[in-house]
Amino acid sequence: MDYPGNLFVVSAPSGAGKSSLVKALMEVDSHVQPSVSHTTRAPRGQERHGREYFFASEQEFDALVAANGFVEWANVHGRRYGTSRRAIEERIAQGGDVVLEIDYQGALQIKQAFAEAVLVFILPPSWDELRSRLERRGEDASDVIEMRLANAAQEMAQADKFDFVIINEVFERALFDLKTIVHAQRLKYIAQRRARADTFASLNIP
Ligand SMILES: Nc1nc2c(ncn2[C@@H]2O[C@H](COP(=O)(O)OP(=O)(O)O)[C@@H](O)[C@H]2O)c(=O)[nH]1
Ligand SMILES: Nc1ncnc2c1ncn2[C@@H]1O[C@H](COP(=O)(O)OP(=O)(O)O)[C@@H](O)[C@H]1O
Repeated sequence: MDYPGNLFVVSAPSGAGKSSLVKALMEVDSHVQPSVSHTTRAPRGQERHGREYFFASEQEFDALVAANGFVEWANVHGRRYGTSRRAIEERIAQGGDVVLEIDYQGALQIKQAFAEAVLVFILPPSWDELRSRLERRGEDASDVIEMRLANAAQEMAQADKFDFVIINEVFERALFDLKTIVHAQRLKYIAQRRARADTFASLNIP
């Protein structure tokens, strides 16, 4: 289906900086809204139910899967995460833009459901920097950090399936790249609509 709004998907290994980049994008671009996912993982210190995530029990998550409530869901780092179908379809049907911060498995499912979705993968500048960002963030226990680093290699191997790759070394530079991708997609969409309108006009349909 052809929606008037744009759908952007941002994926990255844990600690590469996707949440920081998406948050900064939304501060300067009020037309893009996030989708709040459901997860079975426990909340971190400052996280609030309904803001970063809807925190769900295994049973609540099962019920949403059974009700076809997710447009995609996946197991990530031993927990389940899913994107609500209704929330994103309503917004892009109304012409709004939505950004999803989800893992590569979810991103590839989204591309199947929404062929026009723009997939962006964020890479850290190095392994050492990825580790030190996870440690500096100070939100995860050391065994959780080790598991996330162990999963990072497999996740990064998926980057070539994405439309764009951004290396998040200097934050402002990476943010500029992300803003440019969003802007270019909007221009592309406008150009496509105009081309379609011109085609219809040239057919001289009364
Ligand atoms: N497939 C899928 N992945 C998600 C969703 N929400 C979050 N994730 C991914 O789950 C992973 C873990 O997220 P989180 O626990 O918040 O840790 P963080 O990436 O270190 O901030 C990340 O790769 C997220 O992008 C979702 O709705 N669907
Ligand atoms: N370009 C950058 N340079 C240095 N630190 C960064 C950069 N981008 C993000 N960070 C920091 O790295 C940590 C992980 O970033 P975060 O956005 O939480 O990553 P993710 O959402 O991908 O797990 C945070 O403490 C964040 O402030």
